[in-house]
Amino acid sequence: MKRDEVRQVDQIAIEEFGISGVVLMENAGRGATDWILKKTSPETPVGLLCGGGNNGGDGYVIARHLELAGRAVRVISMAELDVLKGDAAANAAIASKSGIQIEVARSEAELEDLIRPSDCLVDCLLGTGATGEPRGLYATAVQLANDTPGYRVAIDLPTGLDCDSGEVSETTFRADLTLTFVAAKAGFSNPAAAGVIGEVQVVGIGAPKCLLEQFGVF
Ligand SMILES: NC(=O)C1=CN([C@@H]2O[C@H](COP(=O)(O)OP(=O)(O)OC[C@H]3O[C@@H](n4cnc5c(N)ncnc54)[C@H](OP(=O)(O)O)[C@@H]3O)[C@@H](O)[C@H]2O)[C@@H](O)CC1
Ligand SMILES: [K+]
Repeated sequence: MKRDEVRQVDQIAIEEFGISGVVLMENAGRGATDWILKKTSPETPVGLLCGGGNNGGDGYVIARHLELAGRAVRVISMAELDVLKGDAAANAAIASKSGIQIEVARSEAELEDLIRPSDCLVDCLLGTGATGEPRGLYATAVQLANDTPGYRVAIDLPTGLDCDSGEVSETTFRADLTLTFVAAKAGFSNPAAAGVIGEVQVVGIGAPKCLLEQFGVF
């Protein structure tokens, strides 16, 4: 599925069917959590790298559900929480009020301290809203994450991978597992993507069957 199509599914589900974005994000994050729990041992602490958009918003949902399942979690955010918008802001606020550990990385040195000691890292940096190669701290976060020996999970798609073409930029998160929403992204079938997507599992977000059929998903 192409970037514009999957974004249309979200938009139509929200605007025409009246499913609120925060519900779709909850379904996305909860479904992704189930896979993370399935694929990692119960003792594994999880670090969530959260960007400033809705891909980051998924991370705050995942952090909450992992904590409920008994996991040690911490969020490493690329953005101050007060600049987040919409559904991402709502879920970051819930996580913050819940006492989930959230650390904002403001420099490369801070990122290095925060990312190094991680057994499992989840890439919620950039999703279908990414434009071009990861920039600034996002690029540093990807590089540091790729240098850690832990298990790496990408949410929706690995940061740095072009959703439509499957072109891999120089700085691309190398996932062991990609949990992608609604349907596999078009770019995943490019052989170049094989080295960064790892195992792919599709996670539903609760968009209605008749809507998915319009996009050839069902
Ligand atoms: N309800 C829904 O819609 C649902 C959405 N869902 C989730 O939302 C995701 C899409 O979210 P999204 O549209 O907010 O975009 P997203 O990928 O988070 O990035 C935007 C941010 O990144 C930044 N930025 C961009 N490029 C950059 C770069 N190269 N390097 C660095 N920064 C860059 C840009 O900042 P700017 O540059 O504009 O200041 C902006 O802050 C989707 O993949 C899925 O995971 C699910 O929960 C299901 C329900
Ligand atoms: K991602």
